[in-house]
Amino acid sequence: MSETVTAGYQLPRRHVQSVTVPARPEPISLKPNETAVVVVDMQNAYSTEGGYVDLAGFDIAGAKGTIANIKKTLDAARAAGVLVVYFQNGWDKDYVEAGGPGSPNWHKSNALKTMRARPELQGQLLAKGTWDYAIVDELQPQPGDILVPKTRYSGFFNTNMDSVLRARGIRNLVFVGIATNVCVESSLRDAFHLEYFGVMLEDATHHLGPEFIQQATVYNVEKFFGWVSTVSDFCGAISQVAPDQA
Ligand SMILES: NC(=O)N/C=C\C(=O)O
Repeated sequence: MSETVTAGYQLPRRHVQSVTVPARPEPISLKPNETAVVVVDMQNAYSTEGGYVDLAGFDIAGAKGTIANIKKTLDAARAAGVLVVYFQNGWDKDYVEAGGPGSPNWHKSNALKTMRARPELQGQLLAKGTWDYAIVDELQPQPGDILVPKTRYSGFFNTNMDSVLRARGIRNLVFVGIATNVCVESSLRDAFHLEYFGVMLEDATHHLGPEFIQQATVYNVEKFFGWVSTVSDFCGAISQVAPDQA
């Protein structure tokens, strides 16, 4: 029989009840006021036809379902008073932040490679101010949410993410978004190394590449870096928060 893990330490704040989220490898107990949902890169680039990953040849057929599941997650989280943080991936319009040939990013970024192969797309992919960079219409940030721009796969690298979370006493991060195997996994791994408790909602994430790569990340998270749960289990648990605690 598995035991429940109680995440976080007691901050000197008003008492807030914990909720227990069914998860693998064991249920995890979270205090809503010490928890944030992290929405990873839900931009047109990663989930809309005509966006960067579609143009680069990845299958994004599953992204519509992912958007719907993230919406459910965010509605439940906001109703329970859980902080919502968005990552937004990309660079300035001249791609200075992307790095030049001296940066591995210049060589590995499929957005940059796609634009080099198709110069007519130059300036359109993942550049700030473009449609591609924008958060999808269905998941527009709401008042009180926090938006953290980032220029590399991990949302903790060269961003204010850690400070934003520590200032609010956040200890637990519930990850949703695209792509499971790239920016979600990179950020969740960094969260682990920074002593956050990371939970990934597997049906609110979508991978780039073959199906086995989704399962590889699920395995990694469950076995090494955190906990894996589902949208209905998370929403069911978080909706137990008493109205006066939200
Ligand atoms: N958001 C992501 O997981 N991004 C993956 C690849 C890229 O940004 O090129």
